[in-house]
Amino acid sequence: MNAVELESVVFHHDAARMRFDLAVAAGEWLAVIGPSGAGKSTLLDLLAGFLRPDSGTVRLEGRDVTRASPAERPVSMVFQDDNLFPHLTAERNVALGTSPTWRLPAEARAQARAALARVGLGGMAERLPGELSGGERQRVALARAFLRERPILLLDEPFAALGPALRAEMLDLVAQLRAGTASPPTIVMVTHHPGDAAGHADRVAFLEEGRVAIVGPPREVLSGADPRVAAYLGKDKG
Ligand SMILES: Nc1ncnc2c1ncn2[C@@H]1O[C@H](COP(=O)(O)OP(=O)(O)OP(=O)(O)O)[C@@H](O)[C@H]1O
Repeated sequence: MNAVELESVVFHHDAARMRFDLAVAAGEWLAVIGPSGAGKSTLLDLLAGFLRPDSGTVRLEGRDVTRASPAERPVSMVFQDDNLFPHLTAERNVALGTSPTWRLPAEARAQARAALARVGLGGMAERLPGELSGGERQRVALARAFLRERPILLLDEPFAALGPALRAEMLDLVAQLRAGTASPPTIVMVTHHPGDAAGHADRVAFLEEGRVAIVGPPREVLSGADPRVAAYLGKDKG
């Protein structure tokens, strides 16, 4: 079964008209790359349910979710920023993924603390997001996303604000969290860094002008054999 399917999904933002066809197998890690304005974030928003297509079908885990709200979809998400509630501690931010209540049950607290320990933030449960570095905040967001155990994880440039070494570390962390899960989530990850895609993704989708132009193994797609990808890579994308 494909975990993610977009079938003839048409959407337009004013003049920008997009049409997506894409299938991602269960447990696969797909990286989505392409020039600015190609439709990468729009694709993720269609999967998350923040946008509804004009026509076509979105299926997640085999279920037609084209008209389903974000809350009804089997996804968790990590964005570039604004993932955390600034007035809640790291522990509460993580626990919100599973226990959206003010009085946290002891079990939920313990789970949140264990999830924070898994991302290397064992001693920081009581900190507010403003008291954490950018990388640490994204670790909290990852801890929450993985604790939710949703089958699909959507990553929209979650580490774009970090330097190359930290980005590599964070991608390794995602891989490690994924490997430590009983059924690894399907990942759809938008990135501006083809190198990130090469390191961890099973396949790469190259988007251009609102379409999935090419999908294939990272080595093949990123080889630049296709002139459209070569032109994109030539623009000094690290
Ligand atoms: N809210 C909006 N209103 C009008 N047009 C929009 C809106 N959001 C996006 N667009 C347009 O839709 C197209 C796709 O945008 P999208 O943000 O999906 O691209 P992207 O590949 O994620 O770009 P980037 O790499 O710059 O983040 C672009 O032409 C963009 O200008």
